[in-house]
Amino acid sequence: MNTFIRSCRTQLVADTVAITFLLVVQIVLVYLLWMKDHFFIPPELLIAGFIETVLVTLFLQVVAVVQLLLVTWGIFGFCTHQAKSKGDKGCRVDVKDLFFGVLYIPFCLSGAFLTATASRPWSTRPLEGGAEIFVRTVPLTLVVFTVIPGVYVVYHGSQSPLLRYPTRTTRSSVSPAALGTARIGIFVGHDLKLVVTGLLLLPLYILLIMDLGKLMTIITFVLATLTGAGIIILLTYSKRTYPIRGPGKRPHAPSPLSQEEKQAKRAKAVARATAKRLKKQRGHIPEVCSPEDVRWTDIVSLLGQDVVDKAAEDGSEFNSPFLFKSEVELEVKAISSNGEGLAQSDEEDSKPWVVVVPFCLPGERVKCRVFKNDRMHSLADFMQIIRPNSVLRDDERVNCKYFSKCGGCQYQMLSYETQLAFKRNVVVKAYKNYSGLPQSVIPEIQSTIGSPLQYGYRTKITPHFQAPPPKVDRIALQAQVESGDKPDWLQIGFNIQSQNKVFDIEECPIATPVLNRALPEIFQNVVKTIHTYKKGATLLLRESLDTSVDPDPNDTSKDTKLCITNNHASIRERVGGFLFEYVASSFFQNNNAILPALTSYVREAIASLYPDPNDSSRPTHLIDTYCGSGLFAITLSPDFSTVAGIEISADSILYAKRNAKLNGIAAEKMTFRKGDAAEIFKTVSDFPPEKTVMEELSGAYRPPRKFNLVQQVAIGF
Ligand SMILES: C[S@@+](CC[C@H](N)C(=O)[O-])C[C@H]1O[C@@H](n2cnc3c(N)ncnc32)[C@H](O)[C@@H]1O
Repeated sequence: MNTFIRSCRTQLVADTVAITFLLVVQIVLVYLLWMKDHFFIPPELLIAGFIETVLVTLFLQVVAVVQLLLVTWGIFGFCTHQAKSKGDKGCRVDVKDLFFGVLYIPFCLSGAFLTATASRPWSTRPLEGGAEIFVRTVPLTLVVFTVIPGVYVVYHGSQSPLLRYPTRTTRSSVSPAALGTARIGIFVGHDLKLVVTGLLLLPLYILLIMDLGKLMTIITFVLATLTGAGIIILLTYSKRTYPIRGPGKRPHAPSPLSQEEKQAKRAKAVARATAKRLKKQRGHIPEVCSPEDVRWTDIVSLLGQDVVDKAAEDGSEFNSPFLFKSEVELEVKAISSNGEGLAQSDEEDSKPWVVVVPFCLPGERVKCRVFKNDRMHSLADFMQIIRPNSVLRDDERVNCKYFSKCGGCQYQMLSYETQLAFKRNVVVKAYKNYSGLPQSVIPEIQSTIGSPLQYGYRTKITPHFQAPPPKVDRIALQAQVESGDKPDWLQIGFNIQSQNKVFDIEECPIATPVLNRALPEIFQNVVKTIHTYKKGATLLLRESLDTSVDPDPNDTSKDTKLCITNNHASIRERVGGFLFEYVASSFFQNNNAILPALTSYVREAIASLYPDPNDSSRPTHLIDTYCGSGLFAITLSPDFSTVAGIEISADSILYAKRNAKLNGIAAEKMTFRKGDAAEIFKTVSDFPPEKTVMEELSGAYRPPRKFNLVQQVAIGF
């Protein structure tokens, strides 16, 4: 038997003594009570009273437990915060212990209540001598309820005594000296709780015996509450006093067999704990290249890989120094590729931790409210700029009344040049972090080419709205909305930044004027039919040339722009001298204004590699991977004799073929092949590698060395 187990047994004995003490006190008191003047209570009355008391006590208990648990968590949160702010890992409270500690208090309260009223205000049914019998049976009930959790605590303590010790490491390295301290902690935190609870019952019994009335009840109530709170605080802090460190001593060598068993058990436990930890961590590992992954990469760059590795090693990577909903002032150190500020505390001894705050810039001091804690970082809502970066920020530039509420735009306070510089940096980081290429072969990322339009350019927007709340009467709603009256709860617009909650919009300054003009009528239709929706929905608004007019790539005179809302409709757009059609729900670049510049840039970038038109090594073949409806394949086609587009979506392939035809490109010159772009060699094995250029605009594919690499472009769209 090692020191630790012996200690646990001692603990068990201590628990039993404490419980017995309680029981004895209670039994003596019940006996005194009975002895007072009623030696005999008819059994049926005793049973009826007992049952009713149990029910009432249970009810009161549920109410009180809920209230007290709320208080408990408040105190627990406070203690944890205090501990953390002192650089601790935070207190560890055994929730079950705490629960039973708290559970005693409502018993006292309910008993005091019953005693004080002695009149069953909750019942109109008279019970012969009922009030008296309540008073007499309360202690019995209390005894029963004290024994049950008491036995549980003892059983719990004996079955899983290790639970008392904070972590696996500390358990396996318990030194006798440390155990001594721990025992004090356990006594203070656990046994004392039982003893205090027993003492706490005393006023109740005095009240029963002496019939002191309501004043005493109030005193009991206050006493019980204060003592309860005291117990909780004691519990919380006493657990923090477990200072167990250092190598453990095992005085008695165990037999080889039990040693083997123990090793197997330990290995199993370690495997279980590792699996659990990995599962937890996996839940926090974002999908590669997702916005969360991009953010995490930026966080690691800011903190340093060594700091992140160290936190993972010592298991503190999820120990946030910030409480949920806490409001903090921080210094913004960098901006992530997603456009959010990465802020840190400027306190000297602060834990290495990043807080992600939208709508702020490097060099600013910002106030924010933490709403989620994650691995080595927290997410926060923007509240206020305390100290602006006056070089970069000019709020006069903001052209949208929803900016800093809407999740759509992040950079409107910046000059357009700075926005383009930030975007360039996104491409630089994307190459560095995701290309897998050595730095030496990564091309120089050029300046971002700006869009001709900075507002009014988006040809697609997707506002949302929620369905009527369940409590809304649909018939009354129909009458209301058919007259065009919009219910208060109905919001049609975009999501509030980092929330799954929609806010109303009247306009979207980055959308084209055609879409903005169409918004009121579309929203009005939603209002009028909202009673028919079972779920919320997303609207699609897409700008298109009028498709009822015959398409002609060379004649723009009949071009009329419309707003299309049908997901299955064909959309038509003009890009330079080419026409493109695609299905409304599929992908197409959302900034039509920049497409001539974008496609010309790629075309010129390829041409510039071979300035001599007679250069025999000039490529003749082009592959447009991830080609969608053929934007690049078609716009670059004049420079090549053979072009192939590779695309995984059969619908897009259909439209790409149709677009080639629409623009008068011969089927022999241009083919579209359905396939996975990663399998590119299978798909285009007929293309001569040395004469082939591959264009790729999706960010998901690394160009193989076998093909010439088109200089990558970073374009502001
Ligand atoms: C961002 S869009 C670009 C489309 C086109 N290059 C343009 O700029 O209009 C990406 C396209 O890649 C396609 N795609 C996604 N995964 C693919 C894969 N593994 N192989 C081929 N195409 C894929 C999608 O269906 C989509 O049409």
